Amino acid sequence: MRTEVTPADLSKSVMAVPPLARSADGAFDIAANAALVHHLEAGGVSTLLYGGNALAHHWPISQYANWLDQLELSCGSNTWLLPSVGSDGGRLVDQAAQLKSRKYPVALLLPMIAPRTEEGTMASLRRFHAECGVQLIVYIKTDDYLLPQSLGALVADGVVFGVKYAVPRPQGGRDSYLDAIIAAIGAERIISGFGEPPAIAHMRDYGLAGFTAGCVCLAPAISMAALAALREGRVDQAQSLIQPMLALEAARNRINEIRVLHEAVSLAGIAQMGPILEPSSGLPATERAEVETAARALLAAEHAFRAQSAA
Ligand SMILES: N[C@@H](CC=O)C(=O)O
Repeated sequence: MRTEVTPADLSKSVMAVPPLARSADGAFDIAANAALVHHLEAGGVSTLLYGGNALAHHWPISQYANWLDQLELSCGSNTWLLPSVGSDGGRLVDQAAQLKSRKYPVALLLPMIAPRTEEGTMASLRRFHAECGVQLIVYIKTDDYLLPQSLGALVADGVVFGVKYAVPRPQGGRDSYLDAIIAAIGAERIISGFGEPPAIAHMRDYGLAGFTAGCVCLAPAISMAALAALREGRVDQAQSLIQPMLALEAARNRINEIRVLHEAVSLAGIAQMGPILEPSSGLPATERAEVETAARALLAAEHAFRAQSAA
């Protein structure tokens, strides 16, 4: 696992957001998590974020550090592994104590929804960083979540590393909140935060550094090629590359993006993810059939893409 990173690393790989595999009894499944990590690394992905798709909000604090340590053992030495922290202030305090003796350079701050103030949030993030030395990527999913000038101050002080930006907007208009954050911290510290399709406009129109995604877990080589195309301004090629993802993305958008991804990785045969963490729950059989078709088609497209790239 990499222990030193710079903002330039945000654009070097898609930031994959994998589900977490557990065995039938709920224990961390070492082999299945490793199989998914190896599938991602074989497709060229070198940044892994255990966040929303792993339901990191619900990881027991008693298991938190142990599960991260096991994931670290599955990763190659060149892989940047990011844990998530929060989303409430109490978890931040407990996780700082657990991360203090470990070597993660950066963690994702899950969106805070519990009662808070701007001033109190800044104090809490500063305290977290002072306690464990880990920088934060702030996950912004709602408008005006933190003031751009607050983010600017936290970046200047080394507390915040960057932003994962995922505020949904109608197509066509300009996003003034995103523009203000770019003015405060620079586009090179911001990644698009909700999958491959929205990343196209975020990278083309705002110059964001890269993106996080879930479908990359099935099709890492395709997703990495889309990132490379976007970085080089080949937007039409990126659009065309992600076509095989759209059926699975549609199922994710219609049913639930986290639950569908969790089952899709199993149903495609990449690795058995086992029971999803409560209080989430698995898909009914009726929905599983649609997800299986889309997942298998996407994995087949990934294999065809890798074969074609190697030829
Ligand atoms: N939610 C997005 C990106 C992850 O953060 C996805 O799963 O595609």
